[in-house]
Amino acid sequence: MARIAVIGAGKWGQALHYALSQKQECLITSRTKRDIKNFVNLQTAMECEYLVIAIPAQQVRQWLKDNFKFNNQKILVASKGIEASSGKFLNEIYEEFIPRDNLGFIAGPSFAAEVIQGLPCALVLNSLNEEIFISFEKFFPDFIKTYYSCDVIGAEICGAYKNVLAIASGICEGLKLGNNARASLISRGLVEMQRFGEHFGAKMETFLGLSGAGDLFLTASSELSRNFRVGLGLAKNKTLDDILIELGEVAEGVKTSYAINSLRIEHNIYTPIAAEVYLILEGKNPQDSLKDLLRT
Ligand SMILES: NC(=O)C1=CN([C@@H]2O[C@H](COP(=O)(O)OP(=O)(O)OC[C@H]3O[C@@H](n4cnc5c(N)ncnc54)[C@H](OP(=O)(O)O)[C@@H]3O)[C@@H](O)[C@H]2O)C=CC1
Ligand SMILES: O=C(CO)COP(=O)(O)O
Repeated sequence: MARIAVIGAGKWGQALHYALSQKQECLITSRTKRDIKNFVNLQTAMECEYLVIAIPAQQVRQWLKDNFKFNNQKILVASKGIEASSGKFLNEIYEEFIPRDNLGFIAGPSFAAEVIQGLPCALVLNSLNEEIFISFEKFFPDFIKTYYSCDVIGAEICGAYKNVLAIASGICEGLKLGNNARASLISRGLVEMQRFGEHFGAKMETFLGLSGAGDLFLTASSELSRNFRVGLGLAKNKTLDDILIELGEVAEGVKTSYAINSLRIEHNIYTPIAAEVYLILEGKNPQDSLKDLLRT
C-alpha cells in the first residue's frame, strides 16, 4: 500500500506526483478523473499517511470543508496564495482544520514544466515541526534538493507575493520598458515583500533565500510563469477575462493582489508595486501605472 498521495492533478500536482514516484509508489487524485498511473479516488488517497495538496489557494477552504477528514495524516501544502475573501494565509486556513504539527508548506523556485522533466531544482519544506521535514524529505528524488525552514509565515508570504510581482514584471516586459526597468522593479519588489513579511513576523533571511529571491527571480523573469504571462496580456490591454481564458490554468497573483491590497490598508504597510497591480486589475492603464512606479 502506497503511503503517499498527491491531491490535485493540475500542472503542479502532476509534476510533484512524477517527482514523488521516483523512489516509491505515489498515488494521485483530483476533482476530474484522469488517465495517470496510480490515479485513485479521493477516499483511497486520503487513507495515505502522507499527503501533498496542490489545489488553488482560493479553493482550499471550501475543499477542506467539503472533503477533508483528519486521520493524523502528515500534510505538505504545495499551493501559493492568500485567500482574497479573508486575507488569510494558507497556513492559517489549514490550521483551522489540521493541527499545525502535522503541516508543512513547500516553497522555492519550481516551474512544474521543468520538474516533470526531472530537471534539477531546490525546494524548502517549511514547518513548525521539523519532524514533518524529516518525514517528507526522504520521498523526494535526487533531482530535487530539499532544505528545512521553520519560517512558515515567511515562506507563505514569499510564495504568494512573488506572483503579484511577476504580474508587474510581465507588464514591464510587455510595455518594452527594458532590462533596467525590470531589474529595478524586481529588486524593489523584493524589498517590498520583505517589508510586508516583517509586519507578519517573517524572517529576513527567508526573503534572501530560495523561497524569496529564488522564486521571485524565477517567476518574474520567465514566460513559463502564468503570472508573468498575465502581466504580458495586461500590457497589451487585453481584458483579464480573456487573459485567464487563454491561460486555462490558475494565476494566483490575480486574487492575491486583492488580498494584499486589503491587508496593506488594514495594517498600513507601504506596498507600492502590489498597490499598482491591484489598480491595474481594477482598470488603471498599465502604462500610467508603470510610469507612476518608475519615475523619479
Ligand atoms: N505550476 C507550477 O509551476 C507551480 C504551481 N504552484 C502552485 O500550486 C497550486 C496549483 O497550481 P497548478 O497545479 O499549477 O494549477 P492548475 O491550474 O494547473 O491546476 C489546478 C488544479 O486544481 C484543481 N482544482 C481547481 N479547483 C478545485 C476545487 N474547487 N476543488 C478541488 N480541486 C480543484 C483542478 O483539478 P481538476 O483538474 O481535477 O478539476 C486543477 O487541475 C497553485 O497555488 C500554484 O501557485 C506552486 C509551484 C509551482
Ligand atoms: O510558483 C511557480 C514557480 O515556483 C509557478 O509560477 P506561476 O504560477 O506564475 O507559473
